[in-house]
Amino acid sequence: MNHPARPVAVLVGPPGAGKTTIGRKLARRLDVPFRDADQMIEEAEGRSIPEIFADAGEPAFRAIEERVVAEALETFSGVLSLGGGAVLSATTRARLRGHRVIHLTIGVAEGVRRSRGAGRPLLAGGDVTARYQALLTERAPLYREVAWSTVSTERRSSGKVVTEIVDRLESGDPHARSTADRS
Ligand SMILES: Nc1ncnc2c1ncn2[C@@H]1O[C@H](COP(=O)(O)OP(=O)(O)O)[C@@H](O)[C@H]1O
Ligand SMILES: O=C(O)C1=C[C@@H](OP(=O)(O)O)[C@@H](O)[C@H](O)C1
Ligand SMILES: [Mg+2]
Repeated sequence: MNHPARPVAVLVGPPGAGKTTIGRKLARRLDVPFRDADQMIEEAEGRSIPEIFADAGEPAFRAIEERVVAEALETFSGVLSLGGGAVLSATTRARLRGHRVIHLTIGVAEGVRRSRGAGRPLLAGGDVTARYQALLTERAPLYREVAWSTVSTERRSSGKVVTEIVDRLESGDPHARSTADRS
């Protein structure tokens, strides 16, 4: 029987949780392709995420994001990492139902630290910690709504996080604890 293409896993979570980094390593470990929705958006638009925010504004970015994520969910067989705000769309949340959605979590201080640098227009300038906290408060229920499994990345190497995700995907148990962590 022919099964339609669908991602092996979809990574969601706030900026700096490690979606891009861990997604790439997870794909390598599973020997499947990796795509990052932000990168797909940049390729489709021919400009960077900060440029899209500056030129077209956040609502236009979200519309492009919704379209790109929908297409990836239907056509891509591999590990797919989303941008931190993709779950703001109720349409995207509905499309994520039934997928192996991995919610990566991180605390505020470490999330802010990891999100520093260029490329995240929503967090550029001002009181970044307050903005990051507000973003988490708004989005935490949305990440929880779509999550099949939730994995902490706080004070854990990306290798350990990847092992835990692989154990959960392979066992089909969203709460399985990685043997690497049992000591
Ligand atoms: N488990 C981890 N421990 C320490 N640093 C990490 C971890 N995962 C990711 N990072 C670092 O955090 C930063 C942001 O990671 P990234 O994958 O871009 O996050 P996201 O895509 O969720 O915004 C990068 O510099 C990355 O190297
Ligand atoms: O949280 C957000 O709204 C955003 C997160 C970014 O992706 P990362 O979560 O990979 O940083 C990127 O999609 C864009 O800057 C908006
Ligand atoms: Mg990313």
